[in-house]
Amino acid sequence: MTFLSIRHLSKSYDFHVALHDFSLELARGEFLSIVGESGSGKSTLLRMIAGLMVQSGGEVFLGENLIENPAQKLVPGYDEIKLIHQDYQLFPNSTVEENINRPLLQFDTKYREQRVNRLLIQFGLENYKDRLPRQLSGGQQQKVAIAQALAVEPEVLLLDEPFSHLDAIQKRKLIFELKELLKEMGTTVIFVTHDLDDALRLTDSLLILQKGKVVQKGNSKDLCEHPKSRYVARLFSPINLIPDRFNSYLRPADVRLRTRGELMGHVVDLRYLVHYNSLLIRLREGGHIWEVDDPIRKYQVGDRVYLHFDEEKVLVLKS
Ligand SMILES: Nc1ncnc2c1ncn2[C@@H]1O[C@H](COP(=O)(O)OP(=O)(O)OP(=O)(O)O)[C@@H](O)[C@H]1O
Repeated sequence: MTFLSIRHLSKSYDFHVALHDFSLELARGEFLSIVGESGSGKSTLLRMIAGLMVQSGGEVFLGENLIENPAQKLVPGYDEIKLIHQDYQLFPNSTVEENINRPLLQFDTKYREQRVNRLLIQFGLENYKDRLPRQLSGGQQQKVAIAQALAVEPEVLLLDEPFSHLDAIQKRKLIFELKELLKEMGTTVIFVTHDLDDALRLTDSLLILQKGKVVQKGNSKDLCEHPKSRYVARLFSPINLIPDRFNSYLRPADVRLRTRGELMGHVVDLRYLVHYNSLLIRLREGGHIWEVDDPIRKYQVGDRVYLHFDEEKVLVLKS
C-alpha cells in the first residue's frame, strides 16, 4: 500500500527546469536510492518532499495528508519527514546527549530520557554522550546528526549525500549500521547520491535521475543487465565500444582474453584489484582503448592479446 506518494512534482528556477514531472509511490518501510550526477535535481526533489521548498507543480502526500510547502504552512517542514544533508549543523557548545535531546524539548522528561538513551545505544554513542561535537570524528558527528533527526521518530528519512565527508571505510560502516537500524525502526528512506556503490550498500532499489528526468527505475540487477542508456550502463562499470558496430558496447567483465583470434590489441596498462587485474588494451583497429578484466592475472603490459565475447553480452545503447 502506498505510503509516500509524489505526484507530478516539478520545479523551475527562473527559466531553468530543475525537475520535470516526477512521480513516485513508496510503501511504508521501503528504501529507495536516487542516483544522479551533480545538478540532476536530487536536492531540489528532497526539499520539496520534506515541505521545505515551494514546487512549481505537483503534490506530495504522506498517507492521506497533503505535504504543504512553505507558502502554505507557517512553520515549514514536518516532524514526520526529516531531511539530513552533508552540511548538518550540530550545536557546537552542546554535548552529544544535549544535541540529540534538542528536538524533544516539548516532550516530558521521562520520555526524553528514554528516547535519548535508546538512540545513544542504537548509534553506539553511549561513551561519547558528554563530548562536544568538535571532540568527535566526522563519522561520529554524522551519527549524532542522524540520531538527532531520528529523535522525533520520523516516518520518512530523506538522506541527501550525508556521508560525503567520510572516508570510504567509515562510510561503509555507517551505511551498514544505519541500514540495520532503519529497517528495525520501519522508517521509509530515500537516499540520494551520485555514487552508485554507496546506493547499493543501502538499497537494491534504484531510480536514476538525469537533468531533472527519471531515466530508469528498477532493481540493481535489471539496471545492470538492461541499462536504457550509456549513462545508466556506465554507473555500473566502464563500457567498451565495439569497432565498426553502431552503439554496441561490452562491459570489462564480459570480454574474454585469448592468445589467438581476430580482434587484436596490446596491453598498455594494468591495475591490480582485489578479484582481478584491470587491463587497458589498445585495439589494433582504430586505436580504441578497452578496459578489460583479467581474472587469472595472466597478462602483462606489452602483451599481445585477442579479445572474444558472446553476442548476448553486447549492450546496444542508442543514447
Ligand atoms: N536556488 C537556485 N536557483 C537557481 N537554480 C538552482 C537553485 N538551486 C538549484 N538550482 C539548479 O537546479 C538544478 C538542480 O539542482 P540540485 O541542487 O537539485 O541538484 P543535485 O542533483 O542535488 O546536485 P548536487 O549533487 O550537486 O547537490 C541545477 O542545475 C542547479 O544549478
